[in-house]
Amino acid sequence: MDDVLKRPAVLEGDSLLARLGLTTLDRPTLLAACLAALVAFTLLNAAAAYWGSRFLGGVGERVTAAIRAEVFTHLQRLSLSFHDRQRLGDLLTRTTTDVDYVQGLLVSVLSVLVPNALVLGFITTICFVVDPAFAFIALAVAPLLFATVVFYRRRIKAASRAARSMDSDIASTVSETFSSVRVMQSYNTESRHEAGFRHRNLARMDAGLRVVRLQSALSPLVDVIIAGGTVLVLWVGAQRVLAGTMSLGLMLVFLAYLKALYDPMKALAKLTTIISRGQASAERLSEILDTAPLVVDRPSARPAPALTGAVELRGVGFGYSPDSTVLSGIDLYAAPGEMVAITGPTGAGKSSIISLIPRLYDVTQGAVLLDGVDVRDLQLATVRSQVSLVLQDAVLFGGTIFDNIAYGADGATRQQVIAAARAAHVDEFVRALPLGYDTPVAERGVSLSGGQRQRIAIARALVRDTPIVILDEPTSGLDAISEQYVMRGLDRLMAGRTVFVIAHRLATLRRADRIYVVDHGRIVESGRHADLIRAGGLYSRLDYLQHVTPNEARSSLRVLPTGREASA
Ligand SMILES: Nc1ncnc2c1ncn2[C@@H]1O[C@H](COP(=O)(O)OP(=O)(O)OP(=O)(O)O)[C@@H](O)[C@H]1O
Repeated sequence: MDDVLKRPAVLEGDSLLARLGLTTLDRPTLLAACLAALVAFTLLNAAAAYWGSRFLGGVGERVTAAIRAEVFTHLQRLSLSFHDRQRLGDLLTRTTTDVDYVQGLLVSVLSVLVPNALVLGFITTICFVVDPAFAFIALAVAPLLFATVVFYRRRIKAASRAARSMDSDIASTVSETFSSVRVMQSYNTESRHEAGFRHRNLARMDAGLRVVRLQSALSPLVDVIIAGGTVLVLWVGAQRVLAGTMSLGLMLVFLAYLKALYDPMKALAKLTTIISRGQASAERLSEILDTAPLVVDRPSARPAPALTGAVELRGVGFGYSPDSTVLSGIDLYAAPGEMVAITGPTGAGKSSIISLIPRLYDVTQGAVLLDGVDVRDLQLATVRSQVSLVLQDAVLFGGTIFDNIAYGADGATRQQVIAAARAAHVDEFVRALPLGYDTPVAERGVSLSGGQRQRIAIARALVRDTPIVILDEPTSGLDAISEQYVMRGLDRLMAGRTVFVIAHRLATLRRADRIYVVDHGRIVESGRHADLIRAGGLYSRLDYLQHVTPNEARSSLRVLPTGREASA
């Protein structure tokens, strides 16, 4: 300004141009050089901005994909005891939107915070070099700005966390409602679900509004504080120009620097919302990543050999939480190839017992032994690959019928899958479908009947060809004809394997090599059907319930030692 525009030119000895050795240039050349430099810097800046944004955006996407994969993988590894306490919607929001917010945080840290912090440092240095006193005045607002940002950051983070947890609540409500849409519609309870949803939705809106209020207050507040700084600089600058202690050019340049100084400050202060929200989400993700799986391989665990199928529970105690006892003193044995039935009143602990065999949970006392070796001394994956589970309600996944049968057996050939399907009586109904085994199954298998789903589940277990098979009331929800088919499939599945079956049906119990009767988390009787009937204990009373009318059954419930409804 001073060197080009001021008349007469004042090319002072210590001016920037003098230091650069440019004092010999005439004014038009100097002007042209300055403008050329301006254009060159703008182009350089544009190129840097383009590559910077491409690079940082790419880094953001890659890091986010890595975080999402890490969270998903970790969630899969977490033990059932963790998942028992979780709501699906919460896990959904954490793996999707929370990861997105962390991406927002990362990208803004890289693309806004880092460059602006650098610019800020650079301009501050220049200001101090040009005029230290003036620089101090310009930075006078910085502490106030800092205090404001700190004040709001804490509040926005807390509010964002609350909003995120309500997002989880909403997602859980949606997933629970629509996974039970049949029950809801048939019980005509839509309005109840709607009211619950509306309540949560409003709570989420309130939490969101709180974030908006804080965010809305912060931005203008930052502008006002910064305007205060500008006023201060103008005031002092004008006084100094009038007093002749500062050139007008220097003051104008200082005002330009001031903009360059305040713009990054503004950008950083306004980043508070994105950073606070991202931090809240990052904390939610680290809660998952910091949770260690409870059921893990011991360092000394060795791969399980091919098991013969001898299973023993020796003095087993178990609870789902440290302060609960669900099973105690369980002693149970199955020789290779034996069929062992577990029966007893509802809530007695039958499902808990069988879940200990593939080590879905760890015992709290005693041990589960496979072929005489503590299951905790064997590598988890090698144990689970030798145990197949067929549950009461078959779970199917999105994919074709073929995929669903081959689900647990990596590398199963088409012939193996079809052979298993034949044995499990899946082939009969699959052949009638236009696409056969390539028929897509809707999510959770809703397009198939209960019996068909169960037969697919049996075929899935057959393909795995494991020495140990666990059946949790596999025919309980089926009609007589479906049950016949499923039973025939089960016969194939059980042949030559060690089978644990939770059963209440006489037909199954009669066939068992041994029946364990569980009550209140203890084994109260064991033996063959005929022996147990003869013994006249709980089993005989449970069995009796299967032959009486509902009224008689109801009155007999009162004489059950458990005092609870018998699952029969
Ligand atoms: N995941 C879990 N977390 C906490 N407690 C559980 C869990 N699963 C079962 N329980 C509790 O453990 C006890 C035994 O349950 P379990 O499911 O083993 O009984 P069950 O005999 O299989 O019952 P049912 O015949 O009704 O299926 C019950 O009191 C039950 O409330």
